[in-house]
Amino acid sequence: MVVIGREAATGATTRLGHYRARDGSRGAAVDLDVDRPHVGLIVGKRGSGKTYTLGVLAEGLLAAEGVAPVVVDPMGAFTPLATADVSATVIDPSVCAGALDPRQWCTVLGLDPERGAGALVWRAASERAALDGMRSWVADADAAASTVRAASNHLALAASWGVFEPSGIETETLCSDCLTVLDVSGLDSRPAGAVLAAVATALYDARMAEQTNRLPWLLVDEAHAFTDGVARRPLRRLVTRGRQPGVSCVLATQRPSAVPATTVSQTDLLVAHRLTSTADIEALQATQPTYLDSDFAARLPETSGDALVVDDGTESVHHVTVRERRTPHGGETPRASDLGANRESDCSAVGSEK
Ligand SMILES: Nc1ncnc2c1ncn2[C@@H]1O[C@H](COP(=O)(O)OP(=O)(O)OP(=O)(O)O)[C@@H](O)[C@H]1O
Repeated sequence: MVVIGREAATGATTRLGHYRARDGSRGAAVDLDVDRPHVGLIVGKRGSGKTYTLGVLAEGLLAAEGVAPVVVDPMGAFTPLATADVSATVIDPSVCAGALDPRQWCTVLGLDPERGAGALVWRAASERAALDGMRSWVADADAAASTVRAASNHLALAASWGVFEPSGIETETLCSDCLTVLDVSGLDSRPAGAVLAAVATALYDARMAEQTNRLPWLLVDEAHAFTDGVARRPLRRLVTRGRQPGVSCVLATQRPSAVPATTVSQTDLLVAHRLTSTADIEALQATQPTYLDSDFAARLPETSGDALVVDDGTESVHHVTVRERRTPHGGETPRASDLGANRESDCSAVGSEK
């Protein structure tokens, strides 16, 4: 058995899969280190197995001691875990308005903090920790009526997203030994980004303030959706500085070229499924030139579930077939033929009425 992600011989691991020989046959077992903090990036084109692999990792973290796994799930792919026989909680996330700083409030509302409504929202976020409080503060503010109206409208929009609650999700919940799935599938990109920003900040702060002994792992599916919004800075902080306080971050994306170069270069575990876009392959090669030479594209796998795993810790590259999930995978793409089966039974029911 080989353990990817560390040189040391001891510590918790989880099964990732098996080596894949050139003829496709199965080789020795491949495990991943889950004892130390990591920055991981799972890439691949649509349907190549990214979400599935993220699920395999989540299952492994569920079984590991001393970790607090949290998944941000924009596609609802992890919601079947709510009814699976595992210790997972799927929640509709809420965050406290004060979890975003004044700059993040302007970013999430698309406002310029330097002037007009943006400056007013900035001050409201500095003065009040709850959204209702911010709205009253703006309503009473000594500013031009048009500026107050514009700021009020933006805050009303934020209230309509339904994610800001006075208490918000507790750090204790996020840092429990259970897998916490934040189902943001029903949210637009801005409120989903606000949830991710708040959670990434809470996990980092919890470790910095020694509020938890567990090492959090934040797994983010469809991460390209979050790289230029309000979650950009908290994610960058986790990726660049999270390892020191013990916070791991694993991003899955079909568009590695949309992920900031700093994120790719900070990655110590790269799991590359099938990729065909030249821009995406070049983006990876540009940031990890040591391992991803000109043969990189040729070495990428062809089949869903197969991956090229690059381990920066041991400076090695591995051809792996990711193991099968033990819990249900909710990322299946629907097919018209699935509906066909239902239609046949509908039609026969109609036929029998004649
Ligand atoms: N390791 C694996 N073992 C068995 N089947 C797999 C594996 N990986 C992927 N699959 C199959 O491939 C399908 C697509 O995988 P997945 O949903 O993870 O793709 P994806 O890359 O996340 O796609 P998208 O970008 O559309 O979200 C899965 O529904 C599953 O049937």
